[in-house]
Amino acid sequence: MDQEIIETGIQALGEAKIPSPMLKEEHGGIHHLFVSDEDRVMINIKQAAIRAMMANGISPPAFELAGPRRKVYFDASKLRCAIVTCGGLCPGLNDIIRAIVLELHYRYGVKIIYGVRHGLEGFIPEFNHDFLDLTPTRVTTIMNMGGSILGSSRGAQDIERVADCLEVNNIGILFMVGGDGTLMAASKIADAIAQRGLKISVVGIPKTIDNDIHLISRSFGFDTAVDVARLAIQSAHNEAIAYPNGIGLIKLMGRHSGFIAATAALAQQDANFVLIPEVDFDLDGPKGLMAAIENRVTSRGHAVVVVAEGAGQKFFEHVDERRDPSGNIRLNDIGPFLKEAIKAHFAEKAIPLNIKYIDPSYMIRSLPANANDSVFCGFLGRDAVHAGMAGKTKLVIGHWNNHFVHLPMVATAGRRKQVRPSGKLWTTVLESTGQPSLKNDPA
Ligand SMILES: Nc1ncnc2c1ncn2[C@@H]1O[C@H](COP(=O)(O)OP(=O)(O)O)[C@@H](O)[C@H]1O
Ligand SMILES: O=P(O)(O)OC[C@H]1O[C@](O)(COP(=O)(O)O)[C@@H](O)[C@@H]1O
Repeated sequence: MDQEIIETGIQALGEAKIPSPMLKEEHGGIHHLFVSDEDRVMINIKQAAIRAMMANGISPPAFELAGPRRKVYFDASKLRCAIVTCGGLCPGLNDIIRAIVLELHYRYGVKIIYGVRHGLEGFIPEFNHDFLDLTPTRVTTIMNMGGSILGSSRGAQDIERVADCLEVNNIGILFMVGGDGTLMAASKIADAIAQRGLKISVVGIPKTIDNDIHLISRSFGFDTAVDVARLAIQSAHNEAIAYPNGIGLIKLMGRHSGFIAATAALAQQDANFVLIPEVDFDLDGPKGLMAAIENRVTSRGHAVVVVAEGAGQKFFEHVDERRDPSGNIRLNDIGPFLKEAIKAHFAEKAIPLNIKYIDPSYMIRSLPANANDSVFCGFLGRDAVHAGMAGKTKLVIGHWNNHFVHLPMVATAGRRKQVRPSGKLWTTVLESTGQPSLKNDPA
């Protein structure tokens, strides 16, 4: 059986600006995946748009449901698989590794599974990160640990050398767990493999603690992050109310999207000010943040301020153009900046102040997953195995409209979701940042 290649592009359909369906026919030289009507999951678009499409004989957009397939492409007795985790840590990485290993081993009988250590570095011999043999015994308790047992890394690696490594080690399925950058790399690896005519499946599992991957309605680790961020808000509030003119200031992760800050503030409604990258604000002037905080503290005796790391970057005189090894912009640290600005404002007005600053960012992302995320990761890992064993490639397992689905890798990478401040949080979807490039293309 020929390996099926999933490919599609983004195209505007009607008003809805949504991804094209995975077409049944050959189109533009690309072989599209056959999707039966029963396997389709409608995506959330206006009913009117659906009706208009159907009236014009166009199938509404749909994604293929994830899950086991009737035909298994690979011979499990000869198959070697590899798993890699890249980018920032996120609660649930170990649950996913565990689910992949156990599903491959017990459900399909795959006995050779390699853990690639420290992200893409693990494919490059000079780094000397030997593969880890992933057996059921090795992974059985890892869900109790935070981080990733495989480690991670940032930084560009030569895609052809990654493909060399896969070829030399006779890998049949590569599972890549990572964010936007990893999915870009995964897509390039899949292309390099296709150019060499190799039959290697590349299956992505989207990771972002910020919950901002395009077309992914929920990403693993986010629920845990919100749980713990909520505790930080609780503590900040307790500190703030304990002292006269108390302010609790909490910085949370959220480079370009403020979902963690916004959701935690909804969960723990002690936050009086929530600053996220999506909403511009000023410090000074009658409508500025300082006047608002002063008003709140003098009238109510305390205030709680939550700030996402990407908020208020305009306040830094010298915009930091430095980038991390993966090409992500290094943000200026808004937390201590705000703390000092608030202190200076209250000092100038000779108003007494007790400010406590809490930054739980790295503590949150390196924790084990909570119960909800563990369940979620189990599904992601098992569905990734089903997709890989069916010979599917260049796809990611996503969660959309309450279903686990297959999404083309190219559709998810390169754009991101943001909070729509004027809308309800959970109906807010698919807002691109409008920035042409959020990161350098290291390749
Ligand atoms: N455009 C790209 N092409 C190839 N590799 C990339 C690209 N962007 C990022 N990568 C690689 O993917 C890995 C993870 O990327 P990074 O941005 O650090 O984390 P994340 O995947 O969480 O976004 C890094 O090794 C990085 O070099
Ligand atoms: O200090 P690091 O490792 O560069 O990570 C900081 C970044 O990592 C994150 O937690 C996740 O980033 P990625 O999705 O790029 O891995 C961001 O919220 C944060 O800005």
